[in-house]
Amino acid sequence: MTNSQLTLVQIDNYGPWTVTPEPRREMDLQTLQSRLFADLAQFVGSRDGYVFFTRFDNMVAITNGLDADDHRLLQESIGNRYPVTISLGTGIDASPVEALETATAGLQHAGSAQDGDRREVLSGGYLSGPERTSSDVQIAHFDVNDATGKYTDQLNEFDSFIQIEQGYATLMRYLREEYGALSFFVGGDNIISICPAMDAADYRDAIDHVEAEAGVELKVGVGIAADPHTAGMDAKHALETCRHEGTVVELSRPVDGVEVATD
Ligand SMILES: Nc1nc2c(ncn2[C@@H]2O[C@H](COP(=O)(O)OP(=O)(O)OP(=O)(O)O)[C@@H](O)[C@H]2O)c(=O)[nH]1
Repeated sequence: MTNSQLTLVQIDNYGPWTVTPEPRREMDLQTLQSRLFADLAQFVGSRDGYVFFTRFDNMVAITNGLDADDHRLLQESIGNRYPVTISLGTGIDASPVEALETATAGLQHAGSAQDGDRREVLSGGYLSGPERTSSDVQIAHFDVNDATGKYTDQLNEFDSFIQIEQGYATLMRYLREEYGALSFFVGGDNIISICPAMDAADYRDAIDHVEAEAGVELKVGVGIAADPHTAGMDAKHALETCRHEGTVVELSRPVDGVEVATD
C-alpha cells in the first residue's frame, strides 16, 4: 500500500535569531539556509529519503526508511555544526498531506516556532516492522515540455521563471486540493510530487488542468517503490520513456490493480 512517512524540519526560533542583536546580512542568511539544505539533502539522501527546501526555515522530507535514531542523529549533527538547531516532527499516512498534518501538529503542540525555549523537539512515529515492509511511496517527476526551446532560448531568465513558476503554482495547488499530494519545485523546469495512490488518469487530469489554467505543458514519470530514492529513480526512467515515446504519463508499475497506462 502507498504510505508516506513525512518529516517536517523546522529551524528553532529562527526569526528572532535573524535580527539578534541586529538584522543579519541577507547573503549570510542565504548561505546558512542553502548549506543547511545541502547537509539535510546529503543526510536524508544517503538514507534513500528526499528533502525539499520549501521555505528554507521550514523544510519537508519524505523519510520512509529513516527511524528515530536517524532523526536524533540528524538533530545532533546540525546542532553541533550550526548556530541554529532544528526540530523534527514526523507523520505517517496514505495521504501525504495528512502525514504532514500529523508531523506539523507534533511540533505545534510542543510550542511556537519562535519560542526561545522550544528547541530540538523530536515528535511523531516511524514506520517499522510489517508496516514498513508493506509500505510504498509514490513519487511523480513532472517536467515542462521543451522548456529550453519555449522559454530558456527565447525569453530572459526572469520571464522564463514566471512561466515555470505559474505552471508550478497551478500544479501544486491542484494536486494538493484534489489529491492531497505535495509538490515541490526542484530547479530548472522540474517539479517532484509526493503522491497518494494516484493512477494514470489522475495524472492526465492534473496535466490537462495546468495546461488549461496556466498554458504550461507538462509530462510526468511516476515511480512506486519502498523508498523515495528508488521511486524517484523509477520516476526519472519513466520520464525518459515519455520523451522517447512522446507520451504524457508513464507509471513504473501498476497502482492497486490498475493497468500500466500510457497516453
Ligand atoms: N532537479 C532536476 N533538474 C533537472 C533534471 N533534468 C533536467 N533538469 C533541469 O531542467 C532543465 C531543462 O531540461 P530538460 O527538461 O531536459 O529540457 P527541455 O527543454 O524541457 O526538454 P524536454 O524535457 O525533453 O521537453 C535543465 O536545464 C535542468 O536545469 C532532473 O532530473 N532534476
